[in-house]
Amino acid sequence: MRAAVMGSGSWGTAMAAVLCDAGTPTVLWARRPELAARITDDHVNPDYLPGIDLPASLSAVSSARDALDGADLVVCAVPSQSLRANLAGWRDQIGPDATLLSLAKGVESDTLKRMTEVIAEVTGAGDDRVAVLSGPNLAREVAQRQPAATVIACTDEQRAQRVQDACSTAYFRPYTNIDVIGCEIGGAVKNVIALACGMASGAGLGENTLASIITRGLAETIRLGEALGARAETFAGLAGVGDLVATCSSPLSRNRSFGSRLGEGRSLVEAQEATNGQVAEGVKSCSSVRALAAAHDVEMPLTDAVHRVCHDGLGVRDAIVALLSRSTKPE
Ligand SMILES: NC(=O)C1=CN([C@@H]2O[C@H](COP(=O)(O)OP(=O)(O)OC[C@H]3O[C@@H](n4cnc5c(N)ncnc54)[C@H](O)[C@@H]3O)[C@@H](O)[C@H]2O)C=CC1
Ligand SMILES: O=C(CO)COP(=O)(O)O
Repeated sequence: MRAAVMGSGSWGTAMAAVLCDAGTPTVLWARRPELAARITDDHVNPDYLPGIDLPASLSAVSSARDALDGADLVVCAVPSQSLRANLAGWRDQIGPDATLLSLAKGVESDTLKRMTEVIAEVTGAGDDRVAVLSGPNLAREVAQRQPAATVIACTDEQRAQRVQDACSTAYFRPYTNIDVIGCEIGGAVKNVIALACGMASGAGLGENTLASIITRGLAETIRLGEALGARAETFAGLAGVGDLVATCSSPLSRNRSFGSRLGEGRSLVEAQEATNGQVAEGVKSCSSVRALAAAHDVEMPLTDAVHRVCHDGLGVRDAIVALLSRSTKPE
């Protein structure tokens, strides 16, 4: 199998390194020629993974056509809200039986579609060719070759197994699953819950509050997932609670850090400026997840609170008061 990883932010670069370490010939696509040159010539990505040595076998190009030429596995590693526009430019160069693997964790703003739905719609690929990879995978730790597991979900289990083979290494252990919806909803909603954890932590609150947010965040994630046709068991796995715990607990998480800045009292603009060009997907997905939940009559109070803090000017302290003054109910 030959892989093209389309997007050289932190996760695209880290996954390209995993594929190389797994023995899969891999080309990384970077928008900027100067970044492609640094990756190919010096085996570093100083913008997104500073201080990390990339495999010598990894090369990068700035022409999408060159990257996609002959690729059996096309890894979509650009942020969620830009995936549709990027794919429209790539679609004619993607082979008729290539597997399309989504790394993005978000829900599209205007359409409320999951990333595999966007991929299938734009490329015309059947569901059996479209997969998602999701799990507790903070890019920097994976790029440092720290042990981690993940899930590759595809309705075609054999195709998921081929992707699993292409990215299994001594430190990276992918499991397969056929629950694409559950894996994607787990990945998208945990970013929103990580924002909530960051807000609480930035406001000086402790571990009881964080554990309560994580647990109730999981409950609302499962409610939405099941309403969309996901299996509840998926949320007990790596793409559910695994990713939720990693992201909500780690200072490496961009979503948690973003929320923490808001909790400290900084404005949305100030929090955005501090990201150094990195994406905190939950800031946009809190609104699309909230709208998706409303469309399916699912209650998601934490997601609603995060949306109101990010986009309606609600203060973090007021959001906490509003959450705790909701009517009591059984767990
Ligand atoms: N970084 C991580 O630890 C993980 C990230 N993800 C997901 O991977 C996806 C990609 O994020 P990262 O690699 O982390 O990105 P990043 O935040 O490290 O960097 C952003 C990347 O997106 C590119 N970009 C921005 N706008 C673009 C556009 N319109 N078209 C093409 N490229 C554009 C930038 O050039 C840069 O390469 C996100 O959905 C994220 O949630 C998933 C698992 C782990
Ligand atoms: O998805 C991630 C870890 O699995 C990365 O989370 P952040 O985007 O919040 O850094």
